[in-house]
Amino acid sequence: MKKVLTIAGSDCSGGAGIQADLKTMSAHGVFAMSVIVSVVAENTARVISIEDISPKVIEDQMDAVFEDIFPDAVKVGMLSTPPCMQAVARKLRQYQPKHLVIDPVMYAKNGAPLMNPDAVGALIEYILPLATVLTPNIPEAECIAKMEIHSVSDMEEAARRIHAMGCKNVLVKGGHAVGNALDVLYDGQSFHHFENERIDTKNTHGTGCTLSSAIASNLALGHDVVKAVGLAKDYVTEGIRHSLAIGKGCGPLNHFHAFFSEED
Ligand SMILES: Nc1ncnc2c1ncn2[C@@H]1O[C@H](COP(=O)(O)OP(=O)(O)O)[C@@H](O)[C@H]1O
Ligand SMILES: Cc1ncc(COP(=O)(O)OP(=O)(O)O)c(N)n1
Repeated sequence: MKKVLTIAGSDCSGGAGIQADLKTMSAHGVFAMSVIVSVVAENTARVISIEDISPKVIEDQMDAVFEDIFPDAVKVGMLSTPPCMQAVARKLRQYQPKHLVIDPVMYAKNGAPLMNPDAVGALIEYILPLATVLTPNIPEAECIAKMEIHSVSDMEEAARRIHAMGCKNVLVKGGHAVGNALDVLYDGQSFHHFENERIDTKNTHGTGCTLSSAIASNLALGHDVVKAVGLAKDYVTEGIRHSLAIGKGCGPLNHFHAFFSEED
């Protein structure tokens, strides 16, 4: 059995963060493990508070996982401050997992900040160069690449600039654009476009977490990056198609639509 680790924040309402990651990984048939970096009191409509786990306990959790069940792939999500980033980066450099998918989470869908705005420099310095695949959405890509994105060629230019900062592959996600849901992958040599229909729903809580966890799972299962992203994109599209209109805000994706729907 393949093993996949998520290092991220906890979303107590179950739609994003660690909880979305564990559901996604389980749905892919891999053994899912988690290192919690922050506890976020959030739901489908708002973020109430954030409390970071201490760097020591973040590192202890990583030691506990890596010394016992070495993961085949790792996904990194929300890292709110430079001390969290440095702790995670230190241990990733020590253990050198084969595949590392990094989602540079900055804001929740409702606009609440999940990363300290002053931490962008630390993200670029410590975290970004470790990535096998970095998965910014459009606002995150704009912030990291320091440019505005208004078109697919802007997404490509941002991917090029971010790639030059040291990650092996950059996937600029187009969920925040209009028209079809188009994501752009750049591997340093060529661009790959992944385009699926845009599903008309507000229930997209956890799309980014789900996509990055699905990519990590697919890499652990032995797929190459292009195949891993393509399969993950289709997984997210189906999760959105069957998403759950629960909660007062943006409802979550449905990872188990083969087994249950919101009527059950
Ligand atoms: N309404 C939608 N219909 C289909 N795909 C979507 C929709 N919204 C987002 N996606 C896809 O979900 C994935 C996550 O994208 P995005 O929403 O940009 O990330 P984030 O959740 O980090 O903001 C991407 O593959 C994107 O194309
Ligand atoms: C704890 C936690 N981590 C990440 C997110 C952001 O999730 P994401 O899938 O990028 O998008 P939204 O669901 O916020 O649109 C989060 N909300 N909480």
